[in-house]
Amino acid sequence: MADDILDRLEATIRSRKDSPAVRSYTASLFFQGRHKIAQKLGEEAVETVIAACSGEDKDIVPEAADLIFHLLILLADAGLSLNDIREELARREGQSGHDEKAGRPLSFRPE
Ligand SMILES: N=c1c2ncn([C@@H]3O[C@H](COP(=O)(O)OP(=O)(O)OP(=O)(O)O)[C@@H](O)[C@H]3O)c2ncn1[C@@H]1O[C@H](COP(=O)(O)O)[C@@H](O)[C@H]1O
Repeated sequence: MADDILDRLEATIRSRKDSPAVRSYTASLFFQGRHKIAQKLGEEAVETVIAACSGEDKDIVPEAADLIFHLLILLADAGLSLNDIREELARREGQSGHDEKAGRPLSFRPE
């Protein structure tokens, strides 16, 4: 079993995708499809923003956990994984996030 909770959660989410259980929230989202998953992710993002702007800082934690949980579901639905995100972040590592020439934040998206 993986040591890291994100790795374990990703494995649980994948297992729900591969063999849906009747009483699984995760499986119900896979069943409802990409648009529902994306909608839930958007809702959790908004709830995180609201917590960040109007609550106590500690209130961000449960909302951020919901957000990451739903992001992992979206990644799994797309056949992607945390490792894909790790690789992308590693590719960006050490680069400045600021575009000196343009005088604005740099886009890290590949050309
Ligand atoms: N980490 C989570 C987790 N975080 C949030 N949630 C669920 O995500 C939903 C968040 O949606 P909302 O806040 O909008 O609440 P809601 O109104 O009940 O949701 P909707 O009816 O509107 O869809 C809630 O139903 C939470 O219970 C989670 N459900 C499951 N997990 C993990 O996933 C595992 C597998 O869960 P199942 O798929 O249910 O077996 C669990 O053991 C946990 O480790």
